[in-house]
Amino acid sequence: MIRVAYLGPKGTFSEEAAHQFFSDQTIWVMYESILDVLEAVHNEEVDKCIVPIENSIAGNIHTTIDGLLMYDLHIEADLIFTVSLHLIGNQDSNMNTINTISSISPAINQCRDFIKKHSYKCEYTDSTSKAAQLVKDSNENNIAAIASKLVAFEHGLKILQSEIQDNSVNHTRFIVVGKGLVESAEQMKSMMLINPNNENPGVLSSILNVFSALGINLTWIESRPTGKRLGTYRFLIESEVAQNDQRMVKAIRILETFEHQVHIVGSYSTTVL
Ligand SMILES: O=C(O)C(=O)C[C@]1(C(=O)O)C=C[C@@H](O)C=C1
Repeated sequence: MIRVAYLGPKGTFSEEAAHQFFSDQTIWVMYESILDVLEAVHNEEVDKCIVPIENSIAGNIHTTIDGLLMYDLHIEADLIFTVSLHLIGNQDSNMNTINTISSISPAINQCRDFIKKHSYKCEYTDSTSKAAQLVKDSNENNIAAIASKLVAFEHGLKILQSEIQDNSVNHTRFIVVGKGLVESAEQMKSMMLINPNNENPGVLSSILNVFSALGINLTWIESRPTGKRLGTYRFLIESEVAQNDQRMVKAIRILETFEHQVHIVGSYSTTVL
């Protein structure tokens, strides 16, 4: 049986995604922060983990991206999960008693319009379910969590307002992460980490030109600071072409000829849950 880590406590969206993606024959291990989840794979406490990487409203989840790079881990799959966020309070609360909301930062960022409209004060937690637990433990009627319907039900909390995200269409992309690079025949995409060899004008455009010249469609790009000097970056680039595709092999060879460092962070295909 494989051991899979995800963000806890019980009732997170990560848990829902994990349970839908993996079979019942899995040993589940929960950790209290996204970074702890990734570290568990690095430390071999588990075989794989599942973590959110981007959301259609709030954008990229930098904790995940930085953890992925910090621990030199690899993406084995990605999955698209529909997220519905609700305002959840204690039984004696209502829309007039709430002045403070609590949740993990990506969930708060998905509900900016709603929060602004009500001038709520925000308190940050490490997960949506942790926020629901805090609301329950507080026993107060002025604080509500932004979390799932499932967690409201599990904690006996009340849904004060449903579907509070800024857009009714709301998707979070999760990645399945393991320690080593997995190669399989079904791979359709790949993620690369590129460290440019210089900071000359146009360096990113010259890297991107290699992909366009070879007809490789890119699906996602993120720049992260090198941490050494302001204004210096490394690029995470995802393409619609697998790592072992001849076009990709050629692209990497060309980039390395120009002394850019290319590291494959994963080769995988997408599942829509
Ligand atoms: O806190 C949770 O429930 C999570 O699984 C984390 C997370 C995230 O960080 O994006 C996952 C999906 C949703 O976008 C909101 C929260």
